[in-house]
Amino acid sequence: MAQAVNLLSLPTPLRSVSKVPASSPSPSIARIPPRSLLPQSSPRHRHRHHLRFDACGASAAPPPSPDLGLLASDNGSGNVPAAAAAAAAAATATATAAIDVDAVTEAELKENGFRSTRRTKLVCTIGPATCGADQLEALAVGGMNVARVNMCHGTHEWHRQVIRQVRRLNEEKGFAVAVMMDTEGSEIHMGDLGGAASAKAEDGEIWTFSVRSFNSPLPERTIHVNYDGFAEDVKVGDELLVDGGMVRFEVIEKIGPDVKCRCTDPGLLLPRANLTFWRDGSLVRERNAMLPTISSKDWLDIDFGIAEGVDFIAVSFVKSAEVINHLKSYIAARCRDREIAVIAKIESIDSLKNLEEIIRASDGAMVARGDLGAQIPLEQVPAAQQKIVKLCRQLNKPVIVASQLLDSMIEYPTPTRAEVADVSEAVRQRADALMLSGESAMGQYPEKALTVLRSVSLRIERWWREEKRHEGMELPDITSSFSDKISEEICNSAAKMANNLGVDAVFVYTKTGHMASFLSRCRPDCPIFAFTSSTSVRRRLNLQWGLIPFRLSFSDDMESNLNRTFSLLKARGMIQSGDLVIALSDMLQSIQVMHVP
Ligand SMILES: Nc1ncnc2c1ncn2[C@@H]1O[C@H](COP(=O)(O)OP(=O)(O)OP(=O)(O)O)[C@@H](O)[C@H]1O
Ligand SMILES: CC(=O)C(=O)O
Ligand SMILES: [K+]
Ligand SMILES: [Mg+2]
Repeated sequence: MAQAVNLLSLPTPLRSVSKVPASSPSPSIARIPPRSLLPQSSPRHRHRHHLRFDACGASAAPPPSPDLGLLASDNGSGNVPAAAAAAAAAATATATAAIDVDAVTEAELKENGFRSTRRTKLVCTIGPATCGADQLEALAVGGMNVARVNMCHGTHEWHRQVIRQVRRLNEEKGFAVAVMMDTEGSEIHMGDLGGAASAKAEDGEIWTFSVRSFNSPLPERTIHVNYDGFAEDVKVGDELLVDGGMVRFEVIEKIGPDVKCRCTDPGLLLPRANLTFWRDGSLVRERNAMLPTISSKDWLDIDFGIAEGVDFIAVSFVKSAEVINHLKSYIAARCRDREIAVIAKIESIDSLKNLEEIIRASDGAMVARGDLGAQIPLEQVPAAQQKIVKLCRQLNKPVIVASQLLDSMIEYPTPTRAEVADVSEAVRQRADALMLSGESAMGQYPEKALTVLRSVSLRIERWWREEKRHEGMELPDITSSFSDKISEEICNSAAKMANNLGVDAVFVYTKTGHMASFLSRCRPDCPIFAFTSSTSVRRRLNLQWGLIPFRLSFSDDMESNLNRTFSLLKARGMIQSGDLVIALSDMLQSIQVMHVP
């Protein structure tokens, strides 16, 4: 699936990417009085072809809801300074709301048109560098679609503040930034270095790894290990790898709970870094392999996540589908009114062994290359990534490529050429989303790193359009019920029609989001406007490739839905008369092709 590209031939100098001003004034909600937005005229001149499949036995349309509220999320801002200018203008509009839209999406659609909206979604890990209200807002303006909080770090109080701040941003500014909670899991890791930000291990130094708990400050060259069985499992002569080999030690002596090690590859130790040990060139998985995927601490964190209304729970070190099914029923029993999507993190040998059943059971997957690269040889990680991305696409599950995409930007304002090539490769694989880890959590340049992801994604996506590279992946049938099969076929056909006719956008009216994700799976050339009446469905859709999710209350009457949507979007200058649109609906399982009147 990966296509070769000569990065040097790309006309836009990629280096300039990081020179774009990283922060810009806040966007604000643009508001227009309700009356002026109601559809005034009948769509008489509309050029329309209408096919309808009534397998669901759609009933008569109820009267349209009076709520004309429509919210668009920030899908991808190609042009942040322009968006900021539009935001300033929008802020002066009146405050009687009928249409709410975040200024970034609005400005982007107005200025660049549908076709140039970003398709690849962006996830930012939130940490000390980005947990403030202004910093979170700058990330949302810069294109963050999902905010990730890692339960390995911080207190519930800290995470609560972050989650609430994101929710406030959505409510006040019209964004649809989803929140992903990532579990700690029970793999072996170091303690938190007694408060130090990092520690340097030099060649030949003797360090003590101990299961004892210490009061800070820690004794010199001592590291706490979180796994009680560590001192028993490890043997003299084993190799101890920090973060998959960023620093290496050799075990030279065991003294009760303390394990003395000599540093063989020097480097920087970071708080709570992952630890693996190797014997005769293989990863040792003694009793730690028996540890539960979801620890008792993880269950408390999951309860916290449910109570705080997170949109995604990412499960670390998944070994089998069973744990995913268990978590899904746990969630279903506790939140009846909304869904929380469960993302399987593929970062262990076991998860690769059971890959297909795990992905089938999950609502999405993450290629967690950090830990994956500590469990399999590094040179195998790219092939694993490609395989996972492809399988997720076939099974219609959103997939995130994570870790070290722009690692050098933790310290430096400009990425390496190799990092830019790595980001491009993930975009070319048509992964749903790219993720920042330390770059946004604790790096020096979180907004610049986000700008690089955005610019590289946009550039590769534009290159596809310039080269007319439609994506021709064979997509197997995935649905089981006949009704779902109809939706799937409609979406496959609509995507094909969209490419062949060169339409400007596909509009999909979807209650659950399913039809929107079938469309996203086809990776059509044009953006997909997904209209849903649920704010939580809207946020969840924000992880998926090519979807621009809006919240809109709509009826079963497509005629009235379309009239209303056209009026609302035209009034904001986001679409124009003459734009060619394909419209789908999952209530009617219908498909229409028309020019905007
Ligand atoms: N909430 C937080 N508080 C303090 N530091 C954080 C926080 N979240 C992340 N960090 C810092 O950012 C670095 C990268 O974060 P990230 O969550 O991506 O770690 P990771 O090791 O890639 O993920 P995982 O632990 O799931 O394998 C961490 O090593 C840590 O130093
Ligand atoms: C993101 C993550 O958990 C990893 O790369 O290991
Ligand atoms: K984690
Ligand atoms: Mg990990």
